[in-house]
Amino acid sequence: MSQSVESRTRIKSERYESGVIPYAKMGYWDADYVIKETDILALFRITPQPGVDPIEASAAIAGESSTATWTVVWTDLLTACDLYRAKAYRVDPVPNVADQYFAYIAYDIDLFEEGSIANLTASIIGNVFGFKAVKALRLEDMRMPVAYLKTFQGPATGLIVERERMDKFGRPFLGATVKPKLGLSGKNYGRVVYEGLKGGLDFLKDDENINSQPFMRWRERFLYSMEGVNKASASAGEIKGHYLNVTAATMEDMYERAEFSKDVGSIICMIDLVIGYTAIQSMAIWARKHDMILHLHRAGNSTYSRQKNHGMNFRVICKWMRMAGVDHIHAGTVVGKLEGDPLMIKGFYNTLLESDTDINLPQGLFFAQNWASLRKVVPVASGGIHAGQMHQLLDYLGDDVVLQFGGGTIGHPDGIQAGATANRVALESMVMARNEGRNYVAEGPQILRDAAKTCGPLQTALDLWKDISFNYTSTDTADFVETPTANI
Ligand SMILES: O=C(COP(=O)(O)O)[C@H](O)[C@H](O)COP(=O)(O)O
Ligand SMILES: [Mg+2]
Repeated sequence: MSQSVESRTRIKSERYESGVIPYAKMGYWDADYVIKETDILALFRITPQPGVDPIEASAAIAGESSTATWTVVWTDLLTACDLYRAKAYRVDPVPNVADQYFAYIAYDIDLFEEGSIANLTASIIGNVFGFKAVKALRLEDMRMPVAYLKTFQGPATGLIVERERMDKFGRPFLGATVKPKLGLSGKNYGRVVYEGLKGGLDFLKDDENINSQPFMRWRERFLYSMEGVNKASASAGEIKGHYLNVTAATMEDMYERAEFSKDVGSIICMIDLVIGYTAIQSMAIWARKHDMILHLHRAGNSTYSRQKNHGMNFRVICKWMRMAGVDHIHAGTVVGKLEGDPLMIKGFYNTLLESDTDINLPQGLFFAQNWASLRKVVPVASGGIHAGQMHQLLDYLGDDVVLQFGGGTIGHPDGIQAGATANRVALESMVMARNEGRNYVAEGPQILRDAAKTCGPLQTALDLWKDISFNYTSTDTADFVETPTANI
């Protein structure tokens, strides 16, 4: 006997009333939520539409980035939905800005597939950034639990092993990007590589947009670059390298190029961020398997990381890239031509290099993070830097960095070798002054002038670039001047 629709019974509670009910009421807001050690945490900067309650906006973000849709679905009852719902548990107004809020959201670890950045990002930055209820949204930071980190390989080589392989310690690595970025033939390209390395650099590198264009196919570049590397290494008695960019249209092409780079004796190859998270993870696994160092150029990142109210902070990319397994990543210079506030950059560097970081709000680190023994990624400082800034670079960025001067090497009036020598001498004299206990930041310009007395190329570099700097207001700056001592 069939029942009439009216007399059927079903589980009834306020939550399962059909229709549209607020996300906060659906269980995506829980002010009393107790964070589990295994939870993945995210901090979003939310700019709600006028009239939208910030708590509801935060709950909506939690909902849409985990299990919810816009209406109640009874099929929730077939799942462990109380566990799987992400919980917004805290909302704070952003200091000194009207209508922006920091929303903290916790996600159960079982919402994510092990070892997959693609799966993590499909939730965390999947649909939510297009939500009509928020005017703008920015992912500021994440806390990855140790249990989850253990499912990622991490850097293929890591800073410590890279230093051992290179046999270079106690100073930043020195590099340069071949310029012009596009147009050189293989033969001339190889000459630039040779000259730079011969002049004293550790690395030359391909630029982000050199792949396999009509004027120089990738094999020609690889062969001539390695000729330059081998000749310069043999004459210097030092290990040197050139980052061969294996970025290509397909994974098959990238593997082919990477294999060839290894076959011709390169110790390092390179990819661009634009190849995507899955391709990056594949290349990192390849690099570990073949004992190659893997350099990542963050090409494209500023399309989503630069504006303060929308997109995602670069520190989140740093976290994902450490998990994905690259060995190098461009992370800012402070003093150069591209975006970079000193405190923000310190936060990026610490994220890449430390085993454990505490909350540090002036550096934009909203969560304490234990890195579960994932190796250290070497930050790369590149973009509009020159020898005259060496004291500032050493002060802001420390030893564990690759300093890369493209224009600041190749643009030297006496030639590429002279440009490289100027940088090597500037660096070594600054490191020596620091190690002798001198106030090298204050005395920096004098230290460089003194070194230039016995190094013509450095004198020329100082005369040419003088105190060129790029003083523009940063778009991405900290909201806090200090970390409150109260529990956060
Ligand atoms: O080609 C260069 C630098 O050339 P140059 O040294 O001549 O300025 C790099 O692509 C940028 O540094 C990338 O920027 P970022 O490192 O910020 O991602
Ligand atoms: Mg470039």
